[in-house]
Parts: sequence; structure tokens; C-alpha cells
Amino acid sequence: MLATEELGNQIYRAEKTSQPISPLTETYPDLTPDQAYAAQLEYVRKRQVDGAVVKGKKIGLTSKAMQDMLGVDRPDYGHLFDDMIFTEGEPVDTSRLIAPRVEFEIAFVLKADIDGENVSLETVAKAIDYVVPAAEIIDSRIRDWKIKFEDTVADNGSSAGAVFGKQQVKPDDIDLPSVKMEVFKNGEKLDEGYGSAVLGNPLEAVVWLARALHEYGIPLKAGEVVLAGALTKAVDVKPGDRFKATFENLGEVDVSFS
Ligand SMILES: C=C/C=C(\O)C(=O)O
Repeated sequence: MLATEELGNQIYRAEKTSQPISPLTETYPDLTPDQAYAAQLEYVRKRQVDGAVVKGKKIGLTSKAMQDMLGVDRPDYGHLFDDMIFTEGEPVDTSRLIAPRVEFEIAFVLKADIDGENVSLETVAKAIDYVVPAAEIIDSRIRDWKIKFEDTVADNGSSAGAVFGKQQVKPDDIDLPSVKMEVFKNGEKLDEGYGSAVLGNPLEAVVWLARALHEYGIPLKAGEVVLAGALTKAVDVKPGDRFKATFENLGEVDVSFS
């Protein structure tokens, strides 16, 4: 019987010491998605014992760009803690990260709980207070990003932090699939994508999340922030890099690294 507590503990220690571990899917070739989510919950429990507070969820692997990049074929999710939320304009310190990357997304702040049992696009839209542009910093506690689906699930969706832009838009005031995003690195354009890259509509990602969380009895509550997943590929970062993403009708988000 696989001890998922031990797996969560390995991820927790790897993050704390900045020492990556071998892929869990190599060490435990029979690891299932359910066991990987159980390991993630153990990691979450240990973080909470340390005093970290869950502020929301990240959804990952919702675009073809990210699924192709990591060789996976379905979305996953992770937990966002208070100490993972960085202020725009303050450089993100990479010294404790292992192999950081950045990606740009559409995020939602909820004004009502979402019940994953009877969720629809309409109930999700009604539960959203506002839409905000976001950067997610991802990192892999698994050596060299050699991850399979179960590795990134156990590793809290490979999340390391988030930065939010200043503009907040009501969900009724924006057509999310048609939002065009452009990504710039150190002033040069790197990439572009549309909101539709995220499961056709980033709101669909929240529907997916609510259902997935319901399976494990995890709530999605008013006040939480939800990152809907990267529109384009994640990019490696190093100290001194500065990134900006502009989102049509949604403003922009800036993130720099020290
Ligand atoms: C491994 C992480 C993937 C994401 O965060 C994403 O696709 O947004």
C-alpha cells in the first residue's frame, strides 16, 4: 500500500530545501491520479501546519500549448497560499526556487461559493466578482521538470506563486474567449494567445475545477482567487528578467525577478 503521506512529505521537503527529487512516477511507477491528489493534500496539510493560508486554487494544463510542453493531456489543479501571492512591481526572489518559469493567465476572484455538484457556466459566471490579469510563477520540485501528470499533481500543480495586475473587470463586461494576450520579455515580444486557448473559455476551466474539487470534498469559496491556466507556453526565468503581458480589455500584468 503506497503511503501518500510520505509522497506529500517528499514534495514539502524538496520545496523547503530547494533540493529537487526524482520523478515520483519513476520511484512509484503505479502512482495513480487519486494517490497524487492525496499526496498534494498531505503537502497542503503540512503547509497549513506551518501557518500558510489557502487563498485560492490554480488550474493547470488547460491549454494545448502547456499540455504539449509537458506531454500531458488533461487539466489539473493546485492550492495557492498567502505566501505565494506577490505584489506587482516588487521583484520575485528566485533564490529559493529550483527551476522557475513564468506563464500568463486570466484569473477570477469569487464572490460566492461554488458547489461542484450542480455547477454550470452560468453558476460560475454568477459567482465571479471580477476578472483580473495574472502571472503565475511555476517551479518543479521534481528534478529537471521530468514530470508526468501524477508528478505535477502531487507537486501542487507545480505552482510557486502569482502576481495580479491592477485592472479588475466584471465578468459581464468582457468576452473572455476573444481576449488577445501578448507576452513581452525584457521589452521584446515573445508570444501571443487568446482566452479561447483555455478549454475554449476560461470559465470552462472553473467549471472543470469545481467538479474536480467536489470529487475530493474540497470547497471553492467566496473570496478565493482562481488562476484558469496559461494561454501560452511557460518561459524559463532568471534573475534580472522582466516580463509583461497585455490583455485586450483587461489591462496588463508586470513581473520581474531578482
Ligand atoms: C505545470 C503547470 C502548468 C500550468 O500552471 C498551466 O498550464 O497553467
